[in-house]
Amino acid sequence: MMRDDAILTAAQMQDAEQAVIAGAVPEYALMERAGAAAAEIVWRSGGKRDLLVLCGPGNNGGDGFVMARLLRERGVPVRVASLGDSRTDSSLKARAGWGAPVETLADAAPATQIVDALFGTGLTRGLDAELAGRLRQFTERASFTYAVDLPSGVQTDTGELLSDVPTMGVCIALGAFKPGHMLQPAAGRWQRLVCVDIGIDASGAKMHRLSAPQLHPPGPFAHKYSRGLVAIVGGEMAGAGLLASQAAARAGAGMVRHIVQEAIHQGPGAIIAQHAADAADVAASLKDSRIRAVLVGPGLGREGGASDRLKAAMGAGHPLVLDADALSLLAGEGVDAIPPGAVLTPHEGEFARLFGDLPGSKIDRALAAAKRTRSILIYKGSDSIIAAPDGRAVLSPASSSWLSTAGTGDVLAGLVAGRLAVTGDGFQAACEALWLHGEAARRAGAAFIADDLLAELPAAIASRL
Ligand SMILES: NC(=O)C1=CN([C@@H]2O[C@H](COP(=O)(O)OP(=O)(O)OC[C@H]3O[C@@H](n4cnc5c(N)ncnc54)[C@H](OP(=O)(O)O)[C@@H]3O)[C@@H](O)[C@H]2O)[C@@H](O)CC1
Ligand SMILES: Nc1ncnc2c1ncn2[C@@H]1O[C@H](COP(=O)(O)OP(=O)(O)O)[C@@H](O)[C@H]1O
Ligand SMILES: [K+]
Repeated sequence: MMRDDAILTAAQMQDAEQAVIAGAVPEYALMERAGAAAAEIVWRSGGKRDLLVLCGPGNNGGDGFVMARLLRERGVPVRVASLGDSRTDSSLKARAGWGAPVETLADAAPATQIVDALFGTGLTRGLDAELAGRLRQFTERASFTYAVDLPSGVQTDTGELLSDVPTMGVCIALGAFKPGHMLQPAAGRWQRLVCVDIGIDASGAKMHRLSAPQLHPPGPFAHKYSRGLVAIVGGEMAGAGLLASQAAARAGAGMVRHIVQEAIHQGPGAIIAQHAADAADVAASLKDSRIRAVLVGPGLGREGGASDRLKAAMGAGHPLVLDADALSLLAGEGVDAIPPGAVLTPHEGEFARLFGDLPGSKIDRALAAAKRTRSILIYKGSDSIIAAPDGRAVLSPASSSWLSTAGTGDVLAGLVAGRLAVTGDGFQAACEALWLHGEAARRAGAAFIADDLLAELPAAIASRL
């Protein structure tokens, strides 16, 4: 039933819940499942350490009451503090099942373990300052902290923090991940994120968490052209193009041609440097039907003949990846100039220059931009999103913050081009590339530079064969 990488909005979650209820599972049975699954995680982490469950007025609080009852049955010394009356039928039932005294949040003493079951997907506004302060006090004094579904204060669909949200130990997503589990600034307000099965059917979800890809080695009859020829159209700054070229080659492409403006050969011998002094030369270089992907942007520059080189690249009719300076140049021309079917890899600034101030969450913005341009987008950042014009979205959980260094975007663009040449599918290529990028960063550890990612790529790929 459960796809363990599905992401549902609050409204989609409610629909999924209604579908289960229509299938003759009462709402309260779902709450029992949620409470039991969350209690299991607390039990495994904290055992019999004393526990205080903070319960809100809705069904998130109801989950908390179920947890409290079940953990008490296992011998955990449990207390419950609530915000006041329970307001839903199911949470009233869960409270009755607890059947023991309930303290007020103001009076409750701290505990070694704290469960935040104040608000989940029903949060409509930030917690008032007193309540948020009390929650922070409890969590700071506890050694084990758990958020049920979402930390209270996190907006489910956007990842905004509507009030102060302390960092929790474990965030226990119920039934499916929510956008707020992946988007900044919420993502990272916990040390560990888990999703528990409560019998919700999320198989129709259009949003998923980025997962490790299944990759394949070249077949026995593979040769350099069958594995994919990538052309990288560079310009003023050869370094960025070289990073991208090496990433494309190490992503599994059979051959990479770096089309350079200056006739100086730089970089490893495996990368074929091809001199193209002007746009006509670029166009001539790209007249090769064996080319499976063209990347333009890294190191292109924006002055001189950059715009013409970009046009030559876009006009060649090959599958395209557009990054960096290509995106900035296109922002000047208007997004209609972008050939449909390209893969675009904008960071926040490039996105804003291209698409302006779009409304909604980062997911909404990514999907609107993908639809508008009929392209695949990797909208980068610490919460990168891949969006397709048909409404599919893949969200990357927070990756290494050491990626915030010059040149890592060039490596990503090269990876996309490489995987595009191998797979022929822009969306798949984007997913594989983004995962490999994050995995290479994880392997590179701390304080790496973009070049270091290249050395980690073979091992990252080997781990998925
Ligand atoms: N869907 C599923 O499949 C399942 C869902 N389950 C669980 O249900 C949760 C959703 O429950 P829910 O809809 O009852 O909302 P919930 O998060 O408890 O809060 C709503 C209450 O809080 C109030 N309120 C809101 N903000 C406030 C604030 N800042 N300060 C003060 N009050 C505030 C709001 O009142 P109002 O806005 O009307 O004032 C309302 O009374 C979900 O996260 C999961 O844990 C599982 O049990 C099983 C399966
Ligand atoms: N704080 C961060 N945490 C995780 N990933 C990050 C962070 N900052 C940047 N990144 C990633 O690093 C890359 C930076 O790309 P970009 O901004 O284009 O840099 P450059 O143009 O210098 O190569 C992107 O893939 C982005 O998602
Ligand atoms: K919560």
